[in-house]
Amino acid sequence: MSPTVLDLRDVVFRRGGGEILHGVDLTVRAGEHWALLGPNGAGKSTLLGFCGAQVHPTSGTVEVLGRRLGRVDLQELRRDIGHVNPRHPLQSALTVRQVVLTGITGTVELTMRWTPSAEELARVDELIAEVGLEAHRESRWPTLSQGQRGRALIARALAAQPRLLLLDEPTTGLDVAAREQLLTVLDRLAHTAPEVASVLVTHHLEELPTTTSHALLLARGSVVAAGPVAEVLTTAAVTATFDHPIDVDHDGGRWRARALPPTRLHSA
Ligand SMILES: Nc1ncnc2c1ncn2[C@@H]1O[C@H](COP(=O)(O)OP(=O)(O)OP(=O)(O)O)[C@@H](O)[C@H]1O
Repeated sequence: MSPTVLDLRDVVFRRGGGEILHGVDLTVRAGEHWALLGPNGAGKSTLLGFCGAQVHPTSGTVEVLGRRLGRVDLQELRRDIGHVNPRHPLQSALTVRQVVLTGITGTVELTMRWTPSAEELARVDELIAEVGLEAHRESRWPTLSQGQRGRALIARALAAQPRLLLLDEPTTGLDVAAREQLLTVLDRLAHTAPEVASVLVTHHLEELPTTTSHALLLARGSVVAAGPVAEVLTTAAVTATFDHPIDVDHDGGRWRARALPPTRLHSA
């Protein structure tokens, strides 16, 4: 069996007088590609924060890459985790190549007095080609489209050769063509970096890469279903998660959700 990359047991998280997660279990192994799905406010981003060693649980245990939160230096752990955040807070007009290089230093801006090795530069250029941005290697961040930025951020997240890749709604704000290009990049990754595990947060089943192997449905801080994607993404489970009748289809590796008027669900 593949090594465990993430292991959350009975994770409870309280903030601001309320309980946000009510005892969540999640085990992710190398090479698995998980989707976290659920309505607004379900707790997806909070859960992703544990996967990324950003926060400690109120109770329960979180092991990331074999190391238990609370017993290790979080900063050190984060170096092995690639994080794709479409709201990347970059302030300066770096080139695509420079942005991808910041993945190696784990910073948002360029690091002073740091020169990449020839090997690092070659790896960065290879990643840029992998995400289809070869022609834009010297293009500056403000001139890039949202879709190009998304792909650059995937290359950046991979630059430090992580074992775990976290993607927080990576297709937000993309038009249909840019979304499809980004999903193709993620699908290819499953083949070019087969040992890397990933966890992707989304509200939309249509935004799942075909290589998604597992899914966790979260509603109001509790797990509705978790496991192999075809067992989890059923009409009944998705309907319960979103508290609305939703018909789920799977065709050619892609998922589709269609909201139904309440009376039509039973005849669908
Ligand atoms: N630090 C905090 N203090 C108080 N409440 C918080 C905190 N962080 C999150 N919450 C609340 O916890 C709930 C879950 O938030 P979270 O952002 O994890 O949900 P989500 O599923 O990612 O939502 P969305 O799909 O809207 O992004 C929300 O009701 C949110 O307001």
